[in-house]
Amino acid sequence: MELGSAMDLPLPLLLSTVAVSAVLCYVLFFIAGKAGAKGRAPLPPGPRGWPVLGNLPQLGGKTHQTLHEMSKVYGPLLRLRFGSSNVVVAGSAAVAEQFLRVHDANFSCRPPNSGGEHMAYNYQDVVFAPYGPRWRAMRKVCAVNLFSSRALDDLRAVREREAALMVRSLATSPAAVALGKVGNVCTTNALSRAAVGLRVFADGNEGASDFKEIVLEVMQVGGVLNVGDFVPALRPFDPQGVVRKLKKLHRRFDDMMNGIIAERRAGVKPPAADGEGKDLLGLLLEMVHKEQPLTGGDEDRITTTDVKALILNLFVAGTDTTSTIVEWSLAELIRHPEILKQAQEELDAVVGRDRLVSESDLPRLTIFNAVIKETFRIHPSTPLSLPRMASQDCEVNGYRIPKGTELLVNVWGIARDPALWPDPLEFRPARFLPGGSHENVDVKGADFGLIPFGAGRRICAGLSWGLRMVTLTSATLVHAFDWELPAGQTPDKLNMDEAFTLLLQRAVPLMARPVPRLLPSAYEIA
Ligand code: HEM
Repeated sequence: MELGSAMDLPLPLLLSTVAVSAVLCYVLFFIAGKAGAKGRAPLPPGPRGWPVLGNLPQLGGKTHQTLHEMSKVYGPLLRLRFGSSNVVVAGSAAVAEQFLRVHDANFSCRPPNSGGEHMAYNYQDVVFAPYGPRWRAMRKVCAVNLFSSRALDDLRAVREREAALMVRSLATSPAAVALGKVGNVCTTNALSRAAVGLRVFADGNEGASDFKEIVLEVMQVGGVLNVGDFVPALRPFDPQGVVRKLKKLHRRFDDMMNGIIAERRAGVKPPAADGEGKDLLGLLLEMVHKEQPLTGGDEDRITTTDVKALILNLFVAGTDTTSTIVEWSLAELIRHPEILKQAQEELDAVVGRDRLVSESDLPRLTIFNAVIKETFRIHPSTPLSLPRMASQDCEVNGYRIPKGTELLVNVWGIARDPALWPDPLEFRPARFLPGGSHENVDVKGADFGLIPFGAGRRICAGLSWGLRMVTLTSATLVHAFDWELPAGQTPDKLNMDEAFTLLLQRAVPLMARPVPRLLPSAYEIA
């Protein structure tokens, strides 16, 4: 989770303090490289890096774009060096498939980093856990209680209610609203309601707002590429203060969770308990209480720390990833009024104008589902997915990939490959419609040209929730309202620049005024 944006480094200072190790490392790398090359497959090609820091200073603020440009020069399997770490970048669907299907088992661990160590309970969560029985068991706990079809259906009322509350709050808005924020309130509240029985953004819920602040800060710190993770000599100095911030954040999160758990154990009901079934935290604490084994062995029971690590994952991995797509989809539709009109006509035909969209409508929204796929293609929330690591030496496409090499998959670049996507920069949902060029292509990890949720064993654990939430929230906004841009802005000139931290967000938040378009009774929510 440490992949990110601009390196905020006092380079001259760093370079002078490590000058001696620089020379040493360079010589050692050179000798090792020469010795290793004899009789073995070559390493993949890539640009020459700096001594010690390797290619880190070349990444720039929008790493996904830089890597895409580098892939055009060096090919779809690109090698870089981040400090002392070997890194390979998959820049085409075919190469991504090699790593995430053919060699997936070998690339099913994540590289160690300070986020996993200091924030995620020393890799005890799902995102960072080493590939193995514990990771599998933790994923199963999430799947059974939150992401299976049955669990998803059980929690359908929670998501629909948040979408309805969003509509109600917008229906009387006289001014333009920040659509990213609106989508974020809806998606975060739905997830937090399901996970811990709290609506993070509810009025008078001071305790819960801590959650949101922590998630935001984790995203910010996670978006800083921590040089200490790649240059061991600098680790003790924590030159960017990343470890210090992570430790502080971790303490805040842990204290907050301890408080919530203590209340639960004392029999206090969660604030949002409303007869819609137990939240995930309640179910997990029951498992801890019953001393339920995690991996089958008696000695390995699910602990309170596992529970906290899991909840942390859901918030960090599942909130902003979802709402950024909602914001991008609305921006694309506002920019393309003719597609917006088709989508609204379809919504009117399927849903009518006297009620809001429900999840049972979603499978019948052919055009709208195509809009969402096209948004995931052009604006994937995690443009470089999450990093993986080679557990063993292997060979891919005739190149040697040494054990410990970090893998980045340029999901953003792959979905812009003109060989795969005609007019790749055009927002054209029709390519996914029946009879279109990509009619049968999906986002669920089988089509390597479009993998916004990743693929293989470590594919996004919350895919089913994320996809439903994105589609429901965006469809509800498009069905319930027309959207007017603030004075002076026109759809064709809408700023679509990207900002990259850990996620691919809009550089300029989307502002638009909601104009109700349904019968008045549709906005009256019980
Ligand atoms: C639009 C929404 C989302 C997108 C685009 C997204 C994307 C991703 C990606 C690219 C990965 C890495 C996959 C890989 O390594 O191949 C990932 C992992 C993960 N995601 Fe998501 N995600 C989304 C929503 C969610 C939600 C809603 C949750 C949970 C509530 C979630 C939980 C996770 C977890 C736990 C992992 C780690 C899986 C593992 O390492 O085994 N995500 N996600």
